[in-house]
Amino acid sequence: MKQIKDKNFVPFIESVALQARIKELAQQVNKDYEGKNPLLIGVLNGSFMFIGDLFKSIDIECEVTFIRVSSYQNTESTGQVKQILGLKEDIKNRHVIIVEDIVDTGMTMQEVLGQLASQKPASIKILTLLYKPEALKVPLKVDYVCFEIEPKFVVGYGLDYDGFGRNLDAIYVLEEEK
Ligand SMILES: O=P(O)(O)OC[C@H]1O[C@H](OP(=O)(O)OP(=O)(O)O)[C@H](O)[C@@H]1O
Ligand SMILES: Nc1nc2[nH]cnc2c(=O)[nH]1
Repeated sequence: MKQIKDKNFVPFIESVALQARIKELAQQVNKDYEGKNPLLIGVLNGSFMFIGDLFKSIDIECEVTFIRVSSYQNTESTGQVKQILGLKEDIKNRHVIIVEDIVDTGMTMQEVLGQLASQKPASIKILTLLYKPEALKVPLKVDYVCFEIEPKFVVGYGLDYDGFGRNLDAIYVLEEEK
């Protein structure tokens, strides 16, 4: 069990399982994007650890960059999705893969997808570590998913509770909700 601030979290997805599934997904990207020089766009902060491991297992020609957009405080959505910050690359005619740690309500991805699509990339897909299909509040196609999970609050491996817990090497879930 891990205590983070006022809450207790219990093991949910262990590190070995995470790493094995990430390698599988990387193989899929290698296959689907061979010769296409995709641009992986990681959404900070949560995706930093995931994209690091994913990127190491992608062995085709590819590039990586990061954007920032924040919509969450505490354990529930504030409903405010901000602007994309930090994208310096020209994505016109590029094959773009947006890399997220989690798709929950889908509002962040809907916003990011819309803003990036308006820059006319050759293709644009969403790749996420975790996906809560039952929590989705907007229509969204999530193209690559490592793990579909129930709509419970999780931390670790980049995901935080109020800023903490990102450094855990596995995914933990709120104890009360297990
Ligand atoms: O599908 P949604 O309901 O929009 O939620 C998903 C978003 O919430 C988290 O980001 P957060 O705003 O917590 O920022 P962080 O990555 O810096 O922790 C996560 O990294 C996603 O970007
Ligand atoms: N840490 C964390 N951030 C989220 N953002 C959207 N859903 C979640 C979640 O379950 N955990």
